[in-house]
Amino acid sequence: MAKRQYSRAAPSQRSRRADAARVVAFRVLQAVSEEDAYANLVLPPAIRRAALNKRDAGFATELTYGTLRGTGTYDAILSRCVDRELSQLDRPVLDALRLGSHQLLNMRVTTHAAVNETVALVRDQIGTGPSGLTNAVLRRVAEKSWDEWLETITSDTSDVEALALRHAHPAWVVRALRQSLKLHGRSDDLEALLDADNVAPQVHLIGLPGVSGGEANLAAAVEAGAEPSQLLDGAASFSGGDIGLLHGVREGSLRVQDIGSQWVARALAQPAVQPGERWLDLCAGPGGKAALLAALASEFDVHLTANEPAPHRAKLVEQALAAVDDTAWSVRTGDGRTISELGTSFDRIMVDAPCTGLGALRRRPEARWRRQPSDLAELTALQQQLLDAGADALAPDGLMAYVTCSPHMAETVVQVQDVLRRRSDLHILDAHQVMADLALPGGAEVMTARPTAADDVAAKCVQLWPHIHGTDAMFFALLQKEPV
Ligand SMILES: C[S@@+](CC[C@H](N)C(=O)[O-])C[C@H]1O[C@@H](n2cnc3c(N)ncnc32)[C@H](O)[C@@H]1O
Repeated sequence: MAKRQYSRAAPSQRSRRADAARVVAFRVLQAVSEEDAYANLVLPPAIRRAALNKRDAGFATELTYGTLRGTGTYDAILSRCVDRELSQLDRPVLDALRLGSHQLLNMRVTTHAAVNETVALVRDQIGTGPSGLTNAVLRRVAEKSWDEWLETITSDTSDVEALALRHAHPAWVVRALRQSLKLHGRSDDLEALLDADNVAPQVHLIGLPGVSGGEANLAAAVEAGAEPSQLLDGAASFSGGDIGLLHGVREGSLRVQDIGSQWVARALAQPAVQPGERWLDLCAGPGGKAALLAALASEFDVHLTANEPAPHRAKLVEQALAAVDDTAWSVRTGDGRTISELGTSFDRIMVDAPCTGLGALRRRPEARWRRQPSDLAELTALQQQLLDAGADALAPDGLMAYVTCSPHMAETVVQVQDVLRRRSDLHILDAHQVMADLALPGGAEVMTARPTAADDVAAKCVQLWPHIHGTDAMFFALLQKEPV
């Protein structure tokens, strides 16, 4: 709808300045809703520009991420407190109401402060016009506690919709997660997974193997408080503050990378590597897995081609690989579906395909509301084409990893079942075994002590979960080409 013009507040009404942390959160919400921005990219510079101290930065972060995560549930509550459709409200006003609701219902902010500060924010950032409405609506929101509101809004919904509202996920995502958990023998885990999606992930580190400073910088990070991983060698979790201050992060020998991501990249590079092999990362941008693969390629004396179609992301791949000896890798900027143009066959191929990202909801608080089930048709078609292009480029006996940062069945097990049906030249290996073989004892145990999957193909695929492994919900299947 057309934007309404509000008069800026009269001087007497503007005497109370909006609180700086709330202004930062509000502006980030605006960027997300009006410019499709990613909160995790725009929030840190917004905090720096506003020169917030550590406490206010933490407050702004919780305000922003909590409000974005809870959007669907806050809207269900607000729709009972506003006398018109929420879609008829101006976006900035709706964003401010969500921000106020989050403070009222899920933060340790008094009712008085939550209402008054939000009204001051609206006056300061939008104008006096909607401040009365903001005040009236937030007072209605404040009439019930979070639990009471959940009772109210779930009283006449289905079980799935009730879970969706309680855990702030869209219902279609809850259904997809439930289906995938069931397939992997974890039907009882749904609420634990939904809860885990609402907690900020720990930062995971990797010291690039064989790269000058990689191991030493990881050891120094551990000295500085990072926790060595119980799952995987060369990895640690860090919750001690500014990552950029750790030695090695700037030059790239120490990198931030989810342990799930590290694990699947190492698993492709694990079984019996021969010097002189050719490796391919078909969908490499921005280069997280490619950096590890390139480091391993350099150690094993093999060559990695990192392919990425988006030129700006191909640049990011080059930057990510810069710490590794550049005779071990090269970057191709092109569509993965045309990889056969190179006329080369590859011994190991990583197909880390574009996907819905439903496995990384912890990282991108707004993503769950932005994604639509209709996105699946285009993504699954592309995943299928990339798998076929990878299979065509695979050398006899070669290994192909199919990875997604999504546990959605249509993007994972179904893709693997379909490619195995389409192609008689591929068979599937037991990915759990491969991941267990390279893991630390803790990792080997979680790989071997898995529940029984509902299907033969699913049983051989690894599905990682935030609530179990502390990683993104990454999917990994390992396919091998028949010998000639
Ligand atoms: C899930 S991300 C890969 C993440 C990456 N492997 C990492 O670890 O940092 C998928 C990538 O595939 C790229 N992509 C999109 N369409 C593609 C295509 N037709 N061929 C190859 N890659 C494609 C996207 O630009 C994106 O960079």
